[in-house]
Amino acid sequence: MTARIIDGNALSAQVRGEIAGRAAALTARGVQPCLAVILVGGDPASAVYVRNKVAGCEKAGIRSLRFDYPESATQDEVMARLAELNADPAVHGILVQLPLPKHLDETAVLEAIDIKKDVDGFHAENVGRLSQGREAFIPCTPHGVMKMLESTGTPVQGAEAVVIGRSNIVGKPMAMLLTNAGATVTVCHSKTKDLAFHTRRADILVAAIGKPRFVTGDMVKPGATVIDVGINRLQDGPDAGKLCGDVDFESAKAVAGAITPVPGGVGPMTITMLLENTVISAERAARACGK
Ligand SMILES: Nc1nc2c(c(=O)[nH]1)N[C@@H](CN(C=O)c1ccc(C(=O)N[C@@H](CCC(=O)O)C(=O)O)cc1)CN2
Repeated sequence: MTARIIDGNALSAQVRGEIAGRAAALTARGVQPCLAVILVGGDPASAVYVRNKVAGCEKAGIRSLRFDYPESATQDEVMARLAELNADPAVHGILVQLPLPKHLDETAVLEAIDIKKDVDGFHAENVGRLSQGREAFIPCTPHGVMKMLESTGTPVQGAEAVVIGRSNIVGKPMAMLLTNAGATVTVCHSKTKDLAFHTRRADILVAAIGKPRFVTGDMVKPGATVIDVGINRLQDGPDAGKLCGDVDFESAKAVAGAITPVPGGVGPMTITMLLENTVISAERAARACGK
């Protein structure tokens, strides 16, 4: 068997077309969706992601505001900017690119974002609402994964789903979304004993551990849908400098029913769902002011 490749770029292009239509309709009613992006420090990968977010906004007809701070930025400076953006009715979405420099209090920064503008869905109140299955901003990467599962027709209800990784950004919200959708979910992590025992039972396997090519074909159930959230740059060997995921694509592809590549899989969907969350926030704001 060789797996169907789930093309994140193609799905993104389709969904971004729909988002652009909704943004245009809002703009015609006098409410142009607007996303504010805060980047602190000089992490090269973060700079690429922020650039792609801003470019994605522009293409979709979403206004963007970008605030770059040096590595030495203080907590007070970032908090003051967030207060200003929270109070600005023309701003519908606010995000702080992660990771932040170590001297900043990430939790305090994320909690300072108005939950109505928290398009990353990282505020504790949005996390709590998601865990209760209530309306909430859904973190972009796991939301993108759910869209990818839907696009492939992968049945989620009643499926055995295994999530490897328990981060606040991906693993935990991913497990909540799959649970809310009716899957039986197992969350595995660095302390899990006999990881392969769990992964081999998974109809849906989501890898988000940050270890290059960690999940190999012998750990995959035949016919499973494998979603690779990892983005690792290989340091040495013949592929040095190349990007790869947490899944060993070649061996897993031979066993899985469907699989996401890296690059071109989940990554593009992360930015797409951010654009969608921004438009959702603007739609809510427009409704609230009768437009
Ligand atoms: N505030 C946030 N910070 C971070 C998030 C997030 O959702 N919100 N997620 C990640 C980084 N991230 C978005 O910010 C992100 C990662 C990867 C991609 C992507 O499109 N990857 C491409 C490859 C890009 C490359 O060449 O390096 C792919 O997989 O095809 C988009 C967004 C951590 N921080």
